[in-house]
Amino acid sequence: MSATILDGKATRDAIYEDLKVRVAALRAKGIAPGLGTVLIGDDPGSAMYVRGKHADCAKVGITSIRKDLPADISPEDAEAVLDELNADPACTGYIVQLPVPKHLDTGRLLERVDPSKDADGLHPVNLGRLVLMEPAPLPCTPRGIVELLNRYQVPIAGQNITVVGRGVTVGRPLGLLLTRRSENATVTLCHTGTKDLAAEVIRADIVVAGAGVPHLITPDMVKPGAAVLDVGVSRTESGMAGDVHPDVRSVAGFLSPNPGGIGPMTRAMLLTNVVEAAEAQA
Ligand SMILES: Nc1nc2c(c(=O)[nH]1)N[C@@H](CN(C=O)c1ccc(C(=O)N[C@@H](CCC(=O)O)C(=O)O)cc1)CN2
Repeated sequence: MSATILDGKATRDAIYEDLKVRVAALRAKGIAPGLGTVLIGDDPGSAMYVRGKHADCAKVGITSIRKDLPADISPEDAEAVLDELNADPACTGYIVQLPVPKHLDTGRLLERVDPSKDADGLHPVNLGRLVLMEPAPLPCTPRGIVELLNRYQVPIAGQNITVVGRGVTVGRPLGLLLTRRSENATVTLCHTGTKDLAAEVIRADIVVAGAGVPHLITPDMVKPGAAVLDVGVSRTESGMAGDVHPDVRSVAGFLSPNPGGIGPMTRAMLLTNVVEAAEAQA
């Protein structure tokens, strides 16, 4: 058996076709969606992700606003740039690219973003709304995971889902998203303190691996036919590696690869958040 591939690139392309039409309709009404990015420092990976976000904006007709700031910027100067974006009517949504340099306090920066312009859904107010199951922009990777499963008609409701990793951009909000009434899954959130990871993974109908540990999920850990989503990425001596061992493909029923799975969906959900926020103004 070989798993059906959950193709994030093809799904992203289909989403962009839909977004193009929605952006054109907004522009016809005089509303121009604009995505701002704040990139602090010169991490090549982060710079590549930001370039990708702006290339995607061009594809669907969203205006791009870039703020590239030096690695040694003071917290006050960085916050002043966020204030500028909060006040700029051309910027309908924006993100602070993570991680930020160590001398800056990530939580403090995210709190400075106007919650109504929070394209990443990472402001504490919007995360609080997710806890309360109220409407809010959703964090892009968790939203992309649910969207990809839905588009391939992988059932979520009533399923046992094991999420590996408790980070603020993926694991924690994903657990909240999947346990809303509309998704209705039973979630086990695993982390470095989990006693027996293999036991938690083998009983899962869906496994989401986002720990950043190369090839952490091996074929013997996966229930035959389960859906496995590889969200982790690590730099190794032999190149980039995901959290899922390549041989899992022969056991899983569905596999979202890395690259080509959740990464492109993350970008697509960011643009979807921007368009939805602009539509809410219309
Ligand atoms: N403010 C945020 N920072 C970060 C987030 C986030 O959602 N918001 N997530 C990651 C980085 N990220 C987006 O910012 C991201 C990572 C990977 C990809 C992607 O498409 N990866 C490709 C592989 C790389 C390529 O070929 O371009 C893939 O998986 O196929 C997109 C976005 C941390 N920071």
